[in-house]
Amino acid sequence: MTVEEEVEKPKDEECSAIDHKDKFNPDAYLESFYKTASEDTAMQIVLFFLPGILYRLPEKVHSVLDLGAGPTVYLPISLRSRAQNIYTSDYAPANRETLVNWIEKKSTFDWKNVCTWISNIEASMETPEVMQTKTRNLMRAVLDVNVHSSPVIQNIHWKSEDSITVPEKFQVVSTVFCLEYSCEKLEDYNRAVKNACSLIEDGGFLIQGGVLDATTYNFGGKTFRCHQLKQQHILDSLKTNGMSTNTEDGYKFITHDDIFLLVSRKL
Ligand SMILES: C[S@@+](CC[C@H](N)C(=O)[O-])C[C@H]1O[C@@H](n2cnc3c(N)ncnc32)[C@H](O)[C@@H]1O
Repeated sequence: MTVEEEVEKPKDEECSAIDHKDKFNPDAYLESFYKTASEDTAMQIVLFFLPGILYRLPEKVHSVLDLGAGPTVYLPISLRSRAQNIYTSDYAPANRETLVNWIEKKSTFDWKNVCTWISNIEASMETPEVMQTKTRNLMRAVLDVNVHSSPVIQNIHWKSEDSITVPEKFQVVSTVFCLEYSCEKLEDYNRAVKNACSLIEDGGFLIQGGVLDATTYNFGGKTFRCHQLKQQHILDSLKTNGMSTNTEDGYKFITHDDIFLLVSRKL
């Protein structure tokens, strides 16, 4: 072993779920998980299974909210051919700023690799440039949200035009790696699901993705604690909130390597 190898790596800073607000570094997150879609397994699984979940939505969806999008735009991009109006959101001011920068074409992160991965899975011929332009044209607002508050929407951070009004409910709410990461206890997870479901119109849809059984995740020198999610927690919380959990009612659950994606309908 060389002297360099003996030097211990500095320990990650331990952060609680609530620290997402001020300690989340959007650049470090994107570099760690989205630089190339093939680098991160969780991301690869989500992008691979996403089209199989999204095709269960109506061909045209009038409004979509990506809840807790972080600094990411892969969900709006994946929904560009169905959605007519897209709203995105996050709890951390730095993430909301990163989302606005992408909408305004000032992004420092290049989404090309992720777009190429999405278009390969969709078997579409659109270039990353066209995919992003189409999506940008559908973006209506970036919202300040907290899934532990009621109402969830705290503020409008950015909107495409002054005349835009933000709906109280959406036909589709998507939320990936957010609800179980926003808290550390089951009761708090249940509250987050309740609040997320309150944003869905009757007959509308929840697209939920996440990770089972994790207690932390880390990037950029920080480890964030999270709720250790079990499949039963997901089912119980959907049922409690009047969401479908049967195939006949439009429920589909896909899981691989503890990563899951689901679509559920508000009954
Ligand atoms: C692991 S990131 C997921 C980002 C993105 N959805 C993705 O798929 O990569 C977790 C996100 O949850 C957000 N979050 C944490 N607490 C939240 C809360 N109370 N309300 C809404 N979002 C929250 C964080 O700011 C962060 O952007």
